[in-house]
Amino acid sequence: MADTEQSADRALIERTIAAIGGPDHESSAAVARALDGKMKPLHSLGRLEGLAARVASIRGTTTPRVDSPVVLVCAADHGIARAGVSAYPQEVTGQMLAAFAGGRAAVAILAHQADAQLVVADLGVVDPPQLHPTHAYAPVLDRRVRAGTDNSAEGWAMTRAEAEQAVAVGIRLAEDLIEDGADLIALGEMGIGSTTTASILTSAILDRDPARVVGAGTGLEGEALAHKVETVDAVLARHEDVEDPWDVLAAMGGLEIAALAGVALACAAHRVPALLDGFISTAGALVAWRLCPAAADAMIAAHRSTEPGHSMQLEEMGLTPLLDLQMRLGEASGAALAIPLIRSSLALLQDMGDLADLSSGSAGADGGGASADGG
Ligand SMILES: Cc1cc2ncn([C@H]3O[C@H](COP(=O)(O)O)[C@@H](O)[C@H]3O)c2cc1C
Ligand SMILES: O=C(O)c1cccnc1
Repeated sequence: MADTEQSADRALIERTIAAIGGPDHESSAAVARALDGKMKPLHSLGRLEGLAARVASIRGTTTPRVDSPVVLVCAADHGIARAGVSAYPQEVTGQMLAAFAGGRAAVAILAHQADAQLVVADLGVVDPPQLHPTHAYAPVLDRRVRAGTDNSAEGWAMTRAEAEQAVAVGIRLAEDLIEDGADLIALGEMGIGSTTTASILTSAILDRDPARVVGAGTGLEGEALAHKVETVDAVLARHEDVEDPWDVLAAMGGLEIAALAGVALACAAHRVPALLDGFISTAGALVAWRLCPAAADAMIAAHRSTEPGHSMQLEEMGLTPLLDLQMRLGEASGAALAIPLIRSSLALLQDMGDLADLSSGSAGADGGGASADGG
């Protein structure tokens, strides 16, 4: 990579981090007060109330809307997959890209249900698929940094310049979507072996025992699961001197996880909610949080994955997931499911009548009822 490109990536990353402001407490407090005045017992809408206030705080307005949510799936392969840490072979990564583009993958179905646009970005899939005109459900953007990472058990997964490049790609992806009108971005991923990479990063960043972080991923049990824990242990031992967060990302990370860190940073900088999915997309969010803790203020945790490390990531960043459906798929499947909940919370804020209307008898008389387009 040319030096000028590398310095452009660095400048973009620095500019993005510098633009991250804090939460808008005034808007969230105003929304909480407005919800207190609605025709319901105080706080009876439970966490939906805090959800609407959170979106207001992120967007910096008392009238937030989610009209154009985008589900962004970043995909790449992992060198660590060669250590035999997944129940499925690496070819599946590329095959799933075709399934996203063809609209048949779980996240395509769920994004459609949520009226959200699905966008896929290839950060470095080893066997990218041949796409045909039937693969028209979602675009697959070529943002390849390299063909998969190297095996982090044997050396660095990628160079530091490549890690920065992948983060910059994520920032640019998010900025393009936001410029086109995206008002919420759901972070998703695809890449065989990625729960191992996410476990390594989570153990390293949070200084946790891999035995407590590692989970079944696509379905490992018994000796295969024990081998996965040993592999994570070995990678951490090999890179035990690596401390700088950028070096941690480069030595042990994944290309799609790095890109998702960039997406989370750009969302925070542009005051757009970053809707987190499971363990892997939250590993990207964790990298963003490690680089700039305030980035977490723009995050919403959609669901709790059954991967044990996911709860550790969320707890550390102060996030409580909206859903717990015992899911462990990734792709942004859990995030897509939470989009209608977020929209519902904003529709209640926008369209619900006030308690005061009840006693005055004006409820429903002046257009205060549900509007056709929701909110
Ligand atoms: C058919 C199929 C579809 C998927 N969609 C998401 N993942 C999920 O599984 C992978 C991580 O699990 P591990 O670390 O055990 O390989 C990622 O690609 C993740 O997105 C899938 C996995 C498979 C097999
Ligand atoms: O929580 C996730 O993101 C996850 C868990 C298992 C496999 N793939 C993804």
